[in-house]
Amino acid sequence: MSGDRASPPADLGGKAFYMFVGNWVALATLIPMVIAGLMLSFLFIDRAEQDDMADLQRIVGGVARGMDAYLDSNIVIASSVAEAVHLYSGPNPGVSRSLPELIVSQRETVLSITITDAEGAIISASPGGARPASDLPELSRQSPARFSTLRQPAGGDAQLGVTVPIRDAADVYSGAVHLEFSLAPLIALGREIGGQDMDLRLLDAAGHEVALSAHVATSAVPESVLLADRTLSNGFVVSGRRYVQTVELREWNEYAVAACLLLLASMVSWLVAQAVAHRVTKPLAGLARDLADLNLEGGQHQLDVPDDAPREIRALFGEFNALLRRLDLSYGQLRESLEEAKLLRRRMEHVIDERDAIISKRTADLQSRTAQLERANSALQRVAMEDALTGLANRRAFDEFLALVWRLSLREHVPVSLILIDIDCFKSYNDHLGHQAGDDCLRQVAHAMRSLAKRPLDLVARYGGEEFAIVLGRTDLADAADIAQMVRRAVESMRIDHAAGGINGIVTISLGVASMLPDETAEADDLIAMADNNLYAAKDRGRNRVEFEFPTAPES
Ligand SMILES: Nc1nc2c(ncn2[C@@H]2O[C@H](COP(=O)(O)OP(=O)(O)OP(=O)(O)O)[C@@H](O)[C@H]2O)c(=O)[nH]1
Repeated sequence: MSGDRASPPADLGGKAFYMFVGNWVALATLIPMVIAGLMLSFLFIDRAEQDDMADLQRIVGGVARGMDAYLDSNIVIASSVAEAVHLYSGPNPGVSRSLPELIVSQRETVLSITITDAEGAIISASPGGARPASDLPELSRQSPARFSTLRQPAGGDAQLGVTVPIRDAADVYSGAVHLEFSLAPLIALGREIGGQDMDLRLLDAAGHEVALSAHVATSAVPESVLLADRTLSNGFVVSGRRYVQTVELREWNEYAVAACLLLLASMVSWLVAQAVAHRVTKPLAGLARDLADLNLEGGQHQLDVPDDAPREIRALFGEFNALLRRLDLSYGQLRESLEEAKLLRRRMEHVIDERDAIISKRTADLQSRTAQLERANSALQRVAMEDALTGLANRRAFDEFLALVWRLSLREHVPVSLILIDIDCFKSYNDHLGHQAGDDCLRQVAHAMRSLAKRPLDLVARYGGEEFAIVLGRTDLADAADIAQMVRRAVESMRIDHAAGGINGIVTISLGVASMLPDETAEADDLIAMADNNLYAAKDRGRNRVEFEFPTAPES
């Protein structure tokens, strides 16, 4: 293992990785915060609506109770006047005339009082409050009291009228008391209680509006209206309306507050992200550095686990340390294996050197033996193909050479010639001079012949006993006859003594020559037979001569 150190990966522990972790953590914290904020705001808005409605109902209920009491108090006043009229109509009729003025002057909310008889004629009325009898409501004899909505004075406060019957001692209807009272106190109370975003209305039993404490209805366009009604015991209805401008953010400063809160949440999430990213990336960067600086040749390895790192990072360090221990173990085994391999290699090289020496020696031996064998083989071949006595080709070599030249001549369409030679009267030579001398004679004749036939396709052979043969490839009959004559003269010119019976007292030879143009119908044996016939002809015709026969032209 080399000691090369890799540079730590740029992405791990680098600024980009830090930003990557930070951004994602920031996003992961900001999104839940925004969602939680939205959910809370919806919750609060819903709660605010519920609170507004509860307030409205409470206020409407309170006003209704006040209105009930106020209406009852006016009925009581009117009933008291009717009682007084009934009591004093006989002994002191002046009471009926002075009572309306007295009560109006005493009660601020009572605007006027009118007393009528059983026919509806006015008996008395408070100053300025008397109304024509046609304006007063009809009152049945059974009705204890009746409220009436009277014509509103222009620009004046809203007001109501209540009519109470007057009964005599026999409980007979004898007239009525009409009392008109102002609703201004209640309107002021409604405005005070309802505040700026609420108005309260008083409706009669037919649903007609009697009074209104309006603040907002005419000035702003509400986005939503909350309604609450309460019916009074005498048929009137108190109706409250609450105007809600928006259900969410209503003022620009609320937007600013929301923006600030969002900014604050972003900053908090950014800070959290930075802290998390720092906690995650710092130990990772350290891990990357430690791994890059790691030198496996150094033996035991152990990464320092940062104490302040998150549990997962410490677990990662632990896994790396376990991996390093396994790596160290494997590396040690690898080193041992490498040493063993080196040792083995040295042994192998030694063995190989020894084997190479043996092989070289054996190769040299083999080459030497091969050379010996080749030499022996060529000697054997020579023995197999040579005649031991004369050194010429033997009969076997003659047969193979003639067959070869025959095939060649057949393919090339060239003639092949053969000369058969026999030493004349050699029996008597042997008989008189001995067999050894005969062998010498044979060697001399062979030598004379060998020197005359040396072309590549020429072969001089000992044909058998004292007979010789000369094969002449690519040679026609005329040239073969000339060569035969030269051979004959060469033997003759050696003048080997043969006084016992040779021709002219010397050794001579007889030669038979034949030549053929090989074709599919002829064989080499035909050539031999033809040469043999001519040899016998030379013997018959006196020896020491050459015989050959030109082929006669076919008769036409
Ligand atoms: N010294 C010796 N003599 C041989 C050898 N081979 C054959 N001869 C002898 O050669 C003689 C051949 O004689 P023949 O064939 O009878 O005839 P010739 O006496 O030569 O008479 P023509 O051929 O008719 O002239 C024999 O006596 C053989 O013994 C040999 O290798 N060495």
